[in-house]
Amino acid sequence: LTMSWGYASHNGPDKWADNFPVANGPRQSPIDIVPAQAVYDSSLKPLNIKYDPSTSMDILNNGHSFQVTFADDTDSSSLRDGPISGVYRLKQFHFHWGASDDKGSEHTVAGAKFPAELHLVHWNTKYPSFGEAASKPDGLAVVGVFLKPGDANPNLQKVLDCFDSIKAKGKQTSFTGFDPACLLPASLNYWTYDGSLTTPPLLESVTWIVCKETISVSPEQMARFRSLLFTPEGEAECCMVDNYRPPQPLKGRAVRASFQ
Ligand SMILES: NS(=O)(=O)c1ccc(NC(=S)OCCc2ccsc2)cc1
Ligand SMILES: [Zn+2]
Repeated sequence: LTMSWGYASHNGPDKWADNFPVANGPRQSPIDIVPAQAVYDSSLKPLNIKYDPSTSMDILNNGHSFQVTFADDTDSSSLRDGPISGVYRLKQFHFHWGASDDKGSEHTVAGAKFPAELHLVHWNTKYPSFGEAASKPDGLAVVGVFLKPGDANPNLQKVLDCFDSIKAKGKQTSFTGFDPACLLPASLNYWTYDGSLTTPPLLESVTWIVCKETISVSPEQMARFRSLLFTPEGEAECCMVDNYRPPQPLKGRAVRASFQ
């Protein structure tokens, strides 16, 4: 059996290049965003995000994170404008987080780490499917939002409340009527750059859109994230924590800001 990738020392980010050589490619993600070096681009449009709660379908522990999956057979939940052209459909959102509040985000801001990071994954409808889009340089757009320790986030709580049904790898339960727009910060000012998936297959097809403003998460809510398991039922339990890839070399890429 081929060894499956993960976040442990034997199969984690430092080993991914063995099976996925693009790990050392020219446009890998995440990166450290240095605000002072980001270039304000007045031609960048505001993000145009329209999500339809009726497209949310289910929530799954996939052994790397948990994800909420959306029906993407119509444009009813999609992303337009910002740095992209055309219509990108929402496929899923998921998170990355740490074992403690001093780490967990994938992108960092002038070296600062956040306890967690939300990713809303969209694919370009000029291609027939996510799978097709995932191999194209303009195929995907991921909106990233940092979670900052503070007050409990009531919108996040709706997601955390179903964790008892998806504790182990492979567990899934229906999750309908959820509007992920409620997880976005008030301001949609963003940084943007050309990057990749941050997990294998690490495809270099992502236009990254990272929000400057954070959303809040309480210590109790972070504890709920850390109660999930990497492992399936019946195996020795391994807490799902530190499921983040560290920042990768910028290799000359420009990071643009939608704000001054
Ligand atoms: N962390 S991330 O947002 O960069 C991110 C997003 C999606 C994925 N992968 C997904 S949704 O894979 C679905 C299966 C697939 C099909 C073609 S390539 C992968 C991996 C990482
Ligand atoms: Zn992610």
